[in-house]
Amino acid sequence: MLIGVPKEIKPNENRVALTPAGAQSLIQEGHEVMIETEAGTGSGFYDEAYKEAGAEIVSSANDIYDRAEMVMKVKEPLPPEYDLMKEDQIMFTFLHLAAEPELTKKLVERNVVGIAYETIEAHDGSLPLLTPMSEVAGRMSTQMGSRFLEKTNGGKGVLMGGVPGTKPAKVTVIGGGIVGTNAAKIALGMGAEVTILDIDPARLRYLDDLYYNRLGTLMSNSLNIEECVKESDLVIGAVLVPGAKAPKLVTEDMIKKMPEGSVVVDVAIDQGGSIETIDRVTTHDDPVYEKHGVLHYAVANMPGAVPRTSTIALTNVTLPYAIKIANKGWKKAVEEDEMLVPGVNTANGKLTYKPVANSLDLEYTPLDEIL
Ligand SMILES: NC(=O)C1=CN([C@@H]2O[C@H](COP(=O)(O)OP(=O)(O)OC[C@H]3O[C@@H](n4cnc5c(N)ncnc54)[C@H](O)[C@@H]3O)[C@@H](O)[C@H]2O)C=CC1
Ligand SMILES: CC(=O)C(=O)O
Ligand SMILES: [Mg+2]
Repeated sequence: MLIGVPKEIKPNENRVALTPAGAQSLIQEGHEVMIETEAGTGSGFYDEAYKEAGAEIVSSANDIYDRAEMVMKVKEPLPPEYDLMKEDQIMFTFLHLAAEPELTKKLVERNVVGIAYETIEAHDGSLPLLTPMSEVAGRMSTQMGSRFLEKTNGGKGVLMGGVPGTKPAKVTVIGGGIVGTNAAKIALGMGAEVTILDIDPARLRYLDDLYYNRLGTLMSNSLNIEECVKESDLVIGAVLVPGAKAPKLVTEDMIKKMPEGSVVVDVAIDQGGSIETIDRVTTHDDPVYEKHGVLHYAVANMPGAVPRTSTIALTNVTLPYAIKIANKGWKKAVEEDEMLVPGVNTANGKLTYKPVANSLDLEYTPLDEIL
């Protein structure tokens, strides 16, 4: 199969869909790989490295979309890319179609096979191609929180771990899934006093097993959230209700009770946000704003700030699926691997992923009707 990787065009997006090692693995399987020139530069992977791996460097995205049977990307296609996509071409990327009615229409109209990283799902409900990006965002959320707690960045001037004779920072993490666990891990490593809240007792039990005596665990309810938030230097929002908008768990009243210079980082912003006073998505260029004396961080593509790590972590999990799809063709790959079934969002001019059809109020066609 001929696989093409265009350069990402979203502002500040420096990730690329394949590392040179990933390209080489596909080539060793007997496939051809085309990379748009400088697609990997932002992640520290230069054209020369792809050439050495056996890939062809092409000068424009048009070449990629004209010729590739499968296009691999990081972010969803943007309007300038819509009309480049071809009939029966496979788009293998993050799609986030529930938030993208226009793109959904285009994929269907143009008979594109849209396979979304974020909806490939394991039997236990986990999302293995989303997980590493949640790990990155979770770890970064603590780094960002500690950065903005510094006085020169507008915060109250608290060191996460403190020093002997002083109190460490208090950190509250709401949601103990992938993002929350990684946020807590880094905060504990920095010496902060950390409490994590979740509605799932099994998850709290698991976290207690991991970090007994070092991590506070609490059932998530509004009373516990209020008590934690008003005493915290840093609050991290890390909840997910799959397929739905995030619940607003931290109210404006709670934010008003936080001391001046405290920081909130809402990682769940890509699902609408879990903090009531977050009224806008922020960007890596201008990541925080102040409300009621509290700094609010709400960047929706946090992994884009550490493209070197994120590109490698993403390729680690996407590559086995890319190889499977390239070796067998998408239909046979899906027939032989159930985890790929929910990954197929569009095919043969139909919308084949029910949660997206429901959220956009569009017609749904079960995938087995077109296989
Ligand atoms: N801003 C960014 O750049 C990024 C954002 N994310 C987002 O971060 C969010 C969390 O993702 P993951 O950790 O991977 O999800 P996950 O499914 O691993 O964890 C979510 C946790 O939230 C808990 N939860 C649900 N309702 C709750 C409530 N009312 N109170 C407390 N906990 C509750 C669940 O029990 C679960 O343990 C998602 O919205 C995801 O899309 C992920 C990666 C990057
Ligand atoms: C998950 C996602 O959309 C991202 O990593 O940008
Ligand atoms: Mg205040």
